[in-house]
Amino acid sequence: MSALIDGKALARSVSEQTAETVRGLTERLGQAPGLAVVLVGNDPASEVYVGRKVRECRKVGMRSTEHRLPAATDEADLLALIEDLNSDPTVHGILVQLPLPDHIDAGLVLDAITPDKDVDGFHPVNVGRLSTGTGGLVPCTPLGVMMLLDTVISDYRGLDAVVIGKSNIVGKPVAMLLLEREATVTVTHIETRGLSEIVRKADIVVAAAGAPGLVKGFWVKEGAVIIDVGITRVALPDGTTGLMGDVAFDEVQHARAVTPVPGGVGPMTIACLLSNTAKAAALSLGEARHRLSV
Ligand SMILES: Nc1nc2c(c(=O)[nH]1)N[C@@H](CN(C=O)c1ccc(C(=O)N[C@@H](CCC(=O)O)C(=O)O)cc1)CN2
Repeated sequence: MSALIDGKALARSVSEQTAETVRGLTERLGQAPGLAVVLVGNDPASEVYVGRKVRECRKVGMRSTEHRLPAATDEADLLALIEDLNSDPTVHGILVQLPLPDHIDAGLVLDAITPDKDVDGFHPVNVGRLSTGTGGLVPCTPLGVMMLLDTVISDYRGLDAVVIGKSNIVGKPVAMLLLEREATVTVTHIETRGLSEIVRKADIVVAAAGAPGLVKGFWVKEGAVIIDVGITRVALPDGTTGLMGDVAFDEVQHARAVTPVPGGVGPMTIACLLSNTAKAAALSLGEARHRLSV
């Protein structure tokens, strides 16, 4: 019987630590750390996530400002808002909720955020820092994945890890973080030939393909640790809908430990956003960047 890695409980404990850090930062800054959250359009899931981010910010004693823009917003207007937020000393972190509407070039917008305020860790400067192991702000979901893994693994050296999914937001940064811990990492994706055999050799499986139920029980080695990043809403046989991960959860009881969906990686994404905002506030005080590494 595999152990359940409880993302909700870990997220609560990370947020408690952040609240403590925020108390110290508030004294040193003369104001509470501030996060600006930008939402363009009215994607229902994004609205829920943004609402939760703002609420959680307040719970740990941080300020947050919401910038809700209509779906038809011009790219130039969005870029102008980012410029204003970049130069606002009361804003320590900037987050643009993804996905953006199709007419806006997301890359251009993310590149416009000052790297030290980029609490999502998506700016190329932060991507470069992550891949060179030189500190900086690390994307929230990958950071959460590593914290979940750290609850069951203390030494990654000699372990084989497979990452399924090659996105800039999850797959690639998770691979970098695992490499940093000296795991041997194979990055795969939905088109990888012989995917099941590759997964079967792994001690650590991070499934981030967005393909519900992709990873079957027979793909998983006895004693492997599985982190399921996929969160897809699917139709259920009774006519309702539910959330499903990339892993066929009921088939992996022979794993050593596994994260549930929901209640695994999702809550960690928001907890790590709060922790990144506190780190960005520390950067604004001149704290050394290398001290931010995971
Ligand atoms: N700018 C960003 N945009 C997006 C990110 C991101 O990290 N930065 N990630 C995702 C969405 N996301 C946060 O923004 C997110 C997704 C899921 C969860 C979560 O807690 N999920 C719950 C289930 C939620 C439900 O009941 O519907 C869980 O897994 O338990 C939090 C945040 C895309 N956009």
